[in-house]
Amino acid sequence: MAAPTVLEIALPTPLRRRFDYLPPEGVDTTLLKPGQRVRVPFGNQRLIGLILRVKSESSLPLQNLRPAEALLDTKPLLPDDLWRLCLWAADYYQHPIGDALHTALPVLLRQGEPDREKGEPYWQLTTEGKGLPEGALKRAPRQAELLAALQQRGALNRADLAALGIARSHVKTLEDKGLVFSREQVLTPSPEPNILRDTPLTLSDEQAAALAQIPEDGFHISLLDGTTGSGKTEIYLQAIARTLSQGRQALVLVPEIGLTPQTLARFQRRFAQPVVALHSGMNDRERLDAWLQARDGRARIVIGTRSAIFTPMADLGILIVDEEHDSSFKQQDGFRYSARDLAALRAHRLNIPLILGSATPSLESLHNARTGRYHYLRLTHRAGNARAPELLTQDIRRQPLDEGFSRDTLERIRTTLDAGNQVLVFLNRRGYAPTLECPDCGWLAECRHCDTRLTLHQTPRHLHCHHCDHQRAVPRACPSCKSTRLQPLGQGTERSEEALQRHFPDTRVLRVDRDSTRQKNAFRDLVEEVHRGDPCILVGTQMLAKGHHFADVTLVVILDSDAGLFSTDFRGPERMGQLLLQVAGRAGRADKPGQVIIQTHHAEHPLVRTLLERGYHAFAELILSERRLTGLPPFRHMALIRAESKRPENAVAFLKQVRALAEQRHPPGHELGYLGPLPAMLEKRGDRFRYQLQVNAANRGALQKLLSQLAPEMEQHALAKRNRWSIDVDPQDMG
Ligand SMILES: Nc1ncnc2c1ncn2[C@@H]1O[C@H](COP(=O)(O)OP(=O)(O)OP(=O)(O)O)[C@@H](O)[C@H]1O
Ligand SMILES: [Zn+2]
Repeated sequence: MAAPTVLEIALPTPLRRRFDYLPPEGVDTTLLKPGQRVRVPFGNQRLIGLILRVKSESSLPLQNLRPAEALLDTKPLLPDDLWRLCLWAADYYQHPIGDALHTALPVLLRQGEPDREKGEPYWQLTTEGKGLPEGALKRAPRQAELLAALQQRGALNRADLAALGIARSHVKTLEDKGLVFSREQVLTPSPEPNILRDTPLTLSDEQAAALAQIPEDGFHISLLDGTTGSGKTEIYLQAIARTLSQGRQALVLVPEIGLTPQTLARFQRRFAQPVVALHSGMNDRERLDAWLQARDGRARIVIGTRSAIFTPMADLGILIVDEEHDSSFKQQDGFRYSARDLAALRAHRLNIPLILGSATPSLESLHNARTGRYHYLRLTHRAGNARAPELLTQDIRRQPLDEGFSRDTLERIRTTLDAGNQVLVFLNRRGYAPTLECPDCGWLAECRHCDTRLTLHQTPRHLHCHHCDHQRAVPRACPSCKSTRLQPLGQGTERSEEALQRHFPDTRVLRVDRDSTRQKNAFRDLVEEVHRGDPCILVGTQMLAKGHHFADVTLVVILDSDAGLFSTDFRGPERMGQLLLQVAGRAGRADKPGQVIIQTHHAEHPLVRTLLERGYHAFAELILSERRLTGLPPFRHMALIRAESKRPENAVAFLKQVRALAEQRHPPGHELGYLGPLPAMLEKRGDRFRYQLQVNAANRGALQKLLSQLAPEMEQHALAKRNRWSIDVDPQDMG
């Protein structure tokens, strides 16, 4: 008797398990391959899973296995390199394989849609329609017109109908009469012979030297460390042009809010070849179509945010990660992968170059450059005629502030506007004020469900928790002492907007934050208005910090630069420095010189002084030497095991047991160290108490080995059921 065929399947469940099924009935078992999707019964649901292995035995008795219901693909969905990258990543990030693979796939494929592009409908005549005598439908002139057009041209698509001025309702009538039918067809444009649409800029000596060091093929990672506005993007464009002319594709990753229509347009202007975007603003169908175009090789350049690292590419020849320091490249929940780090692995496996670009590289990448793992390329000057902006520190400890603005700051804003230029005011707090205060008894509006204050919003007026989304009405009187003098405490973007509008009533004040840009196209419209160049004041959060090239902004004001300096997250100061310089980098990017005012309460702080007086590299050195002394990344490797529960003792007890299990496996010492359980930075969030156990290791190997042993033990642990828990490898956010 022939050996049975058993399918080992990854299913989207939170369980760290693979599931055995029998092949679907009537399917030729020689057609079954890893990477194909199957639909299977699971309890009383139906799930879509991926075949991991086709094998001849199971640890369960065969009669207990259920057959899969259907095989959905004739070929594996992903190319082999990407399939293996996904498996590796699930392993490395200690995430259940089924859920990891699901995260990596476009939504429609997870739901079982065929991996085919949706075509455009084309209308044609049925046999009956063709058989109609001339002059038929005379009493319905529009229908007659449509009939004539179809008889003449054979088929019409939406654009043709629009050009003929024929409404869809007329088409529908003929369809209902059985005279016309539609069929979907994918248009494959013939390949474009030209690579370039627009001539490249002439590179500066520095740019040319950097580009020359990036090889055209072979594995190679460069850290392109170029000051803001130094023309990093121009180097990406020229490196991509070389790759395209070898007939290969390019994949560019950008931060979540960096994928603006301007960025996309810049690539489309330069290249005659198809450029597609992949980002969260697209609907599921658009995303799947772009994914398929990349896989089948028709898209030549793909630009996407984090999850685009999982885009299948027919023949990838170069990978680029722009603003590589940006924390949005690390997924913070579920499958906690780092797209930047996976890019390095993907480049290595495909034997292609990777460019990591930033004006403020992450300390990890700087460290890798210094130890020779990455090639270090520097751009120290701004491109074209632009010069580096002048930085002015303002010590605001003893100055009277008007709604957060010093008098000098307001004066400089006025002079800038009078000269016909634009101003950007940065404040990383949305809402009207960080909270509401009672001046009589000291009461503060706190969230009932979190260890945090409620933010006061004015449009519409309410109190809002930015951590759990809890919302409530603004009380008229203090709930504690009944005083009616409740007042906002501190500054948010809405309040700064109001203050600026009061000081500059004749100037457009544009607020840019998550609230003001919630509506589709709102952000695009705001950015377009700025590009028109009329004097205006932009006030907003970090949405303004990244990647924008506003030629007429000559003054940048950083209202409160100190957040992050005293954060309990060890990355706080690093992030503060990066954000500060990225925002500052928006000033004076074109022909007009720029100025940056940095209002600070801590002008004497060594980190602030180093950053402002000696620049990012000295600042990074200082932080790196602290990290070395305290044994933090990049000198040691880290994982966070988090647990949260409605009862704090559950989380603590679970993590204590996990630590005991870990110490049994590997006693604490130089190779592996343990810290905790400790309360998370925000100990209570959404009514859950959050704790964490930190594991740090001298090398990744030891950490991986330990975590692979611990994860299944944790899942089986009796206390696991009373907690939500997760493992975060190389955590970026310690909260
Ligand atoms: N060689 C060059 N000659 C003239 N202009 C250039 C050159 N390279 C770049 N530029 C121009 O300089 C401006 C800034 O360049 P670019 O956006 O590439 O910089 P960047 O380093 O990517 O900036 P950031 O990190 O701040 O986003 C752009 O307007 C670009 O067209
Ligand atoms: Zn809350």
